Amino acid sequence: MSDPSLAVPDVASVPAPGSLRRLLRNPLGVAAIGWLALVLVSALLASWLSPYDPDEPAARDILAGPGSAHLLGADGSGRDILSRLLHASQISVAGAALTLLVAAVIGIGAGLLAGYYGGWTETAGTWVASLIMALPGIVALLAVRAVVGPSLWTTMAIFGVLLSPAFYRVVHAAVSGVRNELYVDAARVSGLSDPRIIGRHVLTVVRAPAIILAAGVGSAAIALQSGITFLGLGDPSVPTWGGMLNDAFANIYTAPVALAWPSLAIGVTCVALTLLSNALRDALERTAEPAPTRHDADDEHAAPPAPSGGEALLEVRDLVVAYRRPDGSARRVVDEVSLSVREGEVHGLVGESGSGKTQTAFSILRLLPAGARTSGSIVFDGTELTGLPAKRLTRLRGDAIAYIPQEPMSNLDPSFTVGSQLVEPIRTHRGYGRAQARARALELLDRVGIPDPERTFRAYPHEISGGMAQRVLIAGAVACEPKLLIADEPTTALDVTVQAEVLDLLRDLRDDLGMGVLLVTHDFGVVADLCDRVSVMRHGRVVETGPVDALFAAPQHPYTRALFDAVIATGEPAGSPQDGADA
Ligand SMILES: Nc1ncnc2c1ncn2[C@@H]1O[C@H](COP(=O)(O)OP(=O)(O)OP(=O)(O)O)[C@@H](O)[C@H]1O
Repeated sequence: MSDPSLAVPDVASVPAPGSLRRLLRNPLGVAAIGWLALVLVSALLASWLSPYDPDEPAARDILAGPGSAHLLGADGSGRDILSRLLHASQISVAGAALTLLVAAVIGIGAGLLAGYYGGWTETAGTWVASLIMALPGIVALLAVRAVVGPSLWTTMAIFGVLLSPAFYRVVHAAVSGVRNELYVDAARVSGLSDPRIIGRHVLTVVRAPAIILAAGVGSAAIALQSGITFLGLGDPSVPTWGGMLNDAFANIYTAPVALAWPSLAIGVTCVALTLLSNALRDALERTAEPAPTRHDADDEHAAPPAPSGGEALLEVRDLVVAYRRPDGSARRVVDEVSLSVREGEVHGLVGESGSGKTQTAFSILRLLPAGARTSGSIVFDGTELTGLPAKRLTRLRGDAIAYIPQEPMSNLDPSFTVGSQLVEPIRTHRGYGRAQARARALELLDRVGIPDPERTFRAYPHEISGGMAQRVLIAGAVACEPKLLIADEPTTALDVTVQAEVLDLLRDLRDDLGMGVLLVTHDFGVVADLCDRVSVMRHGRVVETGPVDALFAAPQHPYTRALFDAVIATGEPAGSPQDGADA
């Protein structure tokens, strides 16, 4: 296996070069950035920009109106409002940043873990989030203040904890929605580790909601901080926007203008944060392209599989897959299945819908859902796969075992171009440079019969047809020159002409690469066209197995005969050939 690799996406999501341009073309976005930049610069340069000491009172300037001496006027103690406003922005920015940081780290981290892994992490995460949300926030803050004193920083950090369930809920919901998506399964099959899948595929779906929420949390933090200091619960020795509002309220009838400055600072900053989040979302959601990835020798070079243990490439023995019923009893959906695939052989797994074909294939790939219980032996190329540590299996799946799924479109990540979904796995598994991997991806697209590889390379999944998407997945699957290809009804979603072309392609690739193929299908036409041997499944059991020619010439099992009769009668396999098929 000297050539580059693999099937399914491992692409980093960073804003494409066009994102910034799009953001800067949005007038509201630009206005929001302008204001927030002004607040930030004011905060950083407050000491240099302030014309007066913000805490220095001047008896002769008490409640002075805006003018040359004091640009925005002076407060009830004769302190310069502009200087206090500039210094107060330091506290507001730093306080909001602290709240945001605490809320995002806790909420996004916990949401990702709970959403991706489910199980007890999900139960614990959701329970804790509900508990925090049930706490009356302001009471909790006042209680903390009573214990730790009037520290604004502690208050903002606690506020971050209280707001973290907002991040948790959004992230958890988004991740739960995609954790069982086929493209995430496909990424698993391609050998990517969980952190990589979370980082490259799952994070993309939480990016936009997290950004929107971040701005909301930022606004809430500024509003809360202002509220606390307005009520006089902050540290009175530090100038804050809320504290200034409080001063101005005390003199609302004599100097009403003084109320305008802190109100504007608080209001405009909160609005700017919300506008910025919307503009960012619009800009980011449009495009995502692959980022340069780190060359990680441990991750990127799949370990060679164990030496061949004989003629059979894959030996499945007495495989059982069972699920627990609500009444506690177990239901076997795969029942003591044994089959083998030799090198260079296409082995068809045929049977009616629900007979256990996909469950058998998924057992080999170890992609069964959490509730599945399995037993039996699966030996691939001399290595027992059952009980193999996840890390070794991940490497094997990414290199020596490839998978072509049933629904091509659902297995391509809609956020990335076709090219990026081919290039990154090739780089990951073969350590190629960007240009070399790109060339290899184009060569593969050409090899699988894509008419204009350059155009398809740049296209997003929704811009290509189903047949082309299936070819792209085949290109990805064989990029690694796998020893075993598991194809789950690879032509079901395609029209008849394209089906024939894809079958031809699979045959050619099998001949070129000499790989063994386990082909899951319910279509005897496909079996006749492509397979060397076939196993017929029914109710989770293999009822008959043998060379295709012999089995077609003289089917032994009544169920196989009934299946043939159904095909001959209608040209298509009919419904269940149950009647009369029982042995
Ligand atoms: N998570 C699950 N929990 C319980 N039963 C399941 C689960 N997943 C699949 N099954 C059951 O396992 C049986 C076999 O399903 P499988 O998907 O392997 O069938 P199949 O032969 O591939 O069918 P098709 O051709 O329609 O894809 C079905 O009866 C299905 O209901």
